[in-house]
Amino acid sequence: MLDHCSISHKGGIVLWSRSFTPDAAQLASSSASPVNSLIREALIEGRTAEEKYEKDGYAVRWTFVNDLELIFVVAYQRILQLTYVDDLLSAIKTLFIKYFEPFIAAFVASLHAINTARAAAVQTTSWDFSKAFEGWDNIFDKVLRGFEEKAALERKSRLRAPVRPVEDLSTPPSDDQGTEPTVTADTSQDEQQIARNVQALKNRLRGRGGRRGGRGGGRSDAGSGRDSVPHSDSEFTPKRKTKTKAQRKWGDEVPTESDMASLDFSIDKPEDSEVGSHDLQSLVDQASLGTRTRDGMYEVKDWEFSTNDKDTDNAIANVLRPIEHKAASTSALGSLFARLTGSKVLTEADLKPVLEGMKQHLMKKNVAMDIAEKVCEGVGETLVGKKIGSFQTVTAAVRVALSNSLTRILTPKTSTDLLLSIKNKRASALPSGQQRMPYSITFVGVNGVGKSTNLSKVCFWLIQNGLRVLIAACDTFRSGAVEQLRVHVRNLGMLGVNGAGDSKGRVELFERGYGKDAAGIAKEAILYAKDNDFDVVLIDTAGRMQDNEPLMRALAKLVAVNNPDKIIFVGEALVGNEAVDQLTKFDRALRDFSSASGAGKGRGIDGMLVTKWDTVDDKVGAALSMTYVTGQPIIFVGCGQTYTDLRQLRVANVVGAILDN
Ligand SMILES: Nc1nc2c(ncn2[C@@H]2O[C@H](COP(=O)(O)OP(=O)(O)OP(=O)(O)O)[C@@H](O)[C@H]2O)c(=O)[nH]1
Repeated sequence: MLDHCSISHKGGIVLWSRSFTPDAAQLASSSASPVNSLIREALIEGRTAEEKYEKDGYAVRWTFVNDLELIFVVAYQRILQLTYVDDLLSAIKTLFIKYFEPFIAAFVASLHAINTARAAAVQTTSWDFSKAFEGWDNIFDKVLRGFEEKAALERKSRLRAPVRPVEDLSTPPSDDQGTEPTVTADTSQDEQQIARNVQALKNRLRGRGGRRGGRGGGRSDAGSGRDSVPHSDSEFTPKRKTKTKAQRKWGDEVPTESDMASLDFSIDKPEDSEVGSHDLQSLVDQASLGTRTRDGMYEVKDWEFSTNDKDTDNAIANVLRPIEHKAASTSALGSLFARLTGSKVLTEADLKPVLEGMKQHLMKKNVAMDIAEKVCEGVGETLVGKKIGSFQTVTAAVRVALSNSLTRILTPKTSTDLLLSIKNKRASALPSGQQRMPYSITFVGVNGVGKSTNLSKVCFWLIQNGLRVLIAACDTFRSGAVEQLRVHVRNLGMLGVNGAGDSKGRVELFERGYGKDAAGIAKEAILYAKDNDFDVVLIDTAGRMQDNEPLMRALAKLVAVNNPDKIIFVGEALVGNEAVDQLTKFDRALRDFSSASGAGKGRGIDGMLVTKWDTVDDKVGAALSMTYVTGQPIIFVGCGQTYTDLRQLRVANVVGAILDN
């Protein structure tokens, strides 16, 4: 039996919780609660690498939904050894997101948008969780009951089952034989299916290679969808569309029989067990495939901003017009005079309300508050004292200045052409007999932002450009991290270059297991790559919080020892103010600690890869915040969960999206 279950925002706000025993209820509200201890010790202080924790006779398990910044936690008495807890967590996570995603997304967005100091007030005053999650108690009960009943049945049948001799354990029990296919038959069928999938994919890749040249291309049915359900870290699985999902209303509509039947986890459903089946074709989104240039290079697509009203000038005017109108009406005589005299000099008073509206607009687009303020201040400074023509409005003048300012901030100051940098390094002359050094790229960032996934997308792109890539598994901390990369390397090896042949010799994993020194593994990997003529080494590092000094020092050591050619910070597009904090602290810690380690001048972040871009629509302000604080370019954005879901940013497209209403 469970003692406690809760769903919280990662900032600590509890959205829903339930205690099942009076003791647990009392404990949950006290500071000695295992849940509170968990959050304090395991999550904030980062003491455990796994998603489980034990304290005071309680076991606590949890799982995250990073996109929505949620954490699902269950606590139970350790002695009970509940076998269904992981499945239960996974089920309630899936269902909670399914039914309440729009509400949670709005809630999280508002937390980001609101001044931190006021967030606490919002928590208690503006959000009525009990109303928002009406019906959830019912669903939860049903799911929990289902798991408990299933576990009880399994227990009973285990007790009834005759004990088989040890030598029989490798074969299924006799009552299974004859009706169920044997393990061997299953495996060979899987292999045949995978082989068919690979072949079909190669054919499609090949066909597409011949037709390439244009950017557009209709989305094929197979690749058209994305899924909102959180994905397991170890499977790179197909996606379906999320955007049009409407929030389920439980207030006036109770769950139907079929709703409840679908929540009954005590019955095994064949379709559930098939969800994780591996379909290689779905690892590459046909509509997202890059284009081949005439000299055979494979380019990732540009991210394109689509809106019904593509005229961004009009769009920003729509945002600002009401504010300007209000300002103008207070000094109607003055502006009339200005019109009559044919010109007007802009004053701070003219600009103030327009700039305030602009700041709010930028924050709505997920630009961090400080950055929005600074950008607006800068725009104001360029305009105060400037004359505007008789027919130009303050809004129009601000619009032009803002657009120029955003373009200036977003325009890369250093090259973003990775392929050229790799080529240059690999082409440099060496004394005969010496092996060339590979080009090395280190991916850093906080936990769960998508480092491994997007590293694999970059790997796919490099392989498609004919390069040999070694992936160094330097996350020696999170359990499953190495296996996750193994799956990616296996997939990438099967996908082939431009549909012709497989990529086996083109990608390899360099792994040394867990608990070892990441800096040393990276070093060994680079030497291995050098000896075996790999062009590029992609170094995956463990996620870490920006304030965790020991872990930041370890990362700086990896940088100092290996001096990678590029250090790419991987950050989520979803985070507003948080992105700035993460990036500033990673950059500073790397500079400070890598120079302190005696290996010469400190190295900072060289560029950013912004992930989960597909989840923010036009709220692309994180790109602005990140370039503003580092002055470094966004090298790629990750926009989904297939290997082709990588895009490059055109400055004009980002400016357009930010200005769009
Ligand atoms: N929608 C979307 N999801 C993504 C994207 N990139 C990664 N993800 C998902 O984000 C989750 C975390 O990705 P990982 O690659 O495991 O993240 P990580 O940073 O390596 O995680 P740690 O090793 O725990 O630090 C997975 O479910 C990915 O499928 C993206 O561009 N869009």
